[in-house]
Amino acid sequence: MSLQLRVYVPPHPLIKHWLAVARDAATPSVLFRSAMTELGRWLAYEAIREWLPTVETTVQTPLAECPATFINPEAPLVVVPILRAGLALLEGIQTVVPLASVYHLGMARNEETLEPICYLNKLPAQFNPETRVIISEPMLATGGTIVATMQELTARGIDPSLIRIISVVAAPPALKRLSAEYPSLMIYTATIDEIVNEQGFIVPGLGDAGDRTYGT
Ligand SMILES: O=P(O)(O)OC[C@H]1O[C@H](OP(=O)(O)OP(=O)(O)O)[C@H](O)[C@@H]1O
Ligand SMILES: O=c1cc[nH]c(=O)[nH]1
Ligand SMILES: [Mg+2]
Repeated sequence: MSLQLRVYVPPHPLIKHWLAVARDAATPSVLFRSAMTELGRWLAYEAIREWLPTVETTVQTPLAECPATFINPEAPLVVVPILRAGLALLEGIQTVVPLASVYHLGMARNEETLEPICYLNKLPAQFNPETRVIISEPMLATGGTIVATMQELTARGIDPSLIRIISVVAAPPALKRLSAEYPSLMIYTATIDEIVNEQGFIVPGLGDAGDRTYGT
């Protein structure tokens, strides 16, 4: 059976609401950050459904013993935020997976060539191959940044089928590249927008997510 990239756009009113706030050019940075935090929270909530390993046990209630399911604290789980914009989703993601380790990756696109340059890499030399990874990357535009990130992770022993990407706006060029190179991936995004313009911006998109987060 051949693998097919799976892209989920959860039909949730909170995700639609916070996407609308983030898209609005009149939204100031302070509210934009809140919108991104909320999007991180609700998209992470959707992304871990039937994915986080659990353990079955029992607990004693005040009245009786009963079956109980806990998140397995032994199962390795990490979040990789792509700086800068990925940091904006991180706080919300961490409310859902508070025990996950966080490994930062700093990537910036060259404004002319749109090629990403990695200026910070806090990844360990090697991961446990069973590690589940949530990548926090709000904008999937040309796909250069996310493909470079996937190369860094797989070179360190991560299985692509154990990665879930949390995005806000995903565009066809990035989805096509991921589909060709990493078809076992799963992406959770607030929307898919059709156009990437000549400057590498998604249209209608939400502008430069890093600049809007930090007011630069
Ligand atoms: O799919 P791509 O074409 O690679 O574009 C996506 C990347 O572009 C932006 O980063 P940017 O270079 O603006 O850095 P920033 O997050 O620091 O603003 C965005 O935050 C993504 O990381
Ligand atoms: O529209 C876009 C494309 C890439 N990065 C952004 O921040 N915005
Ligand atoms: Mg930017």
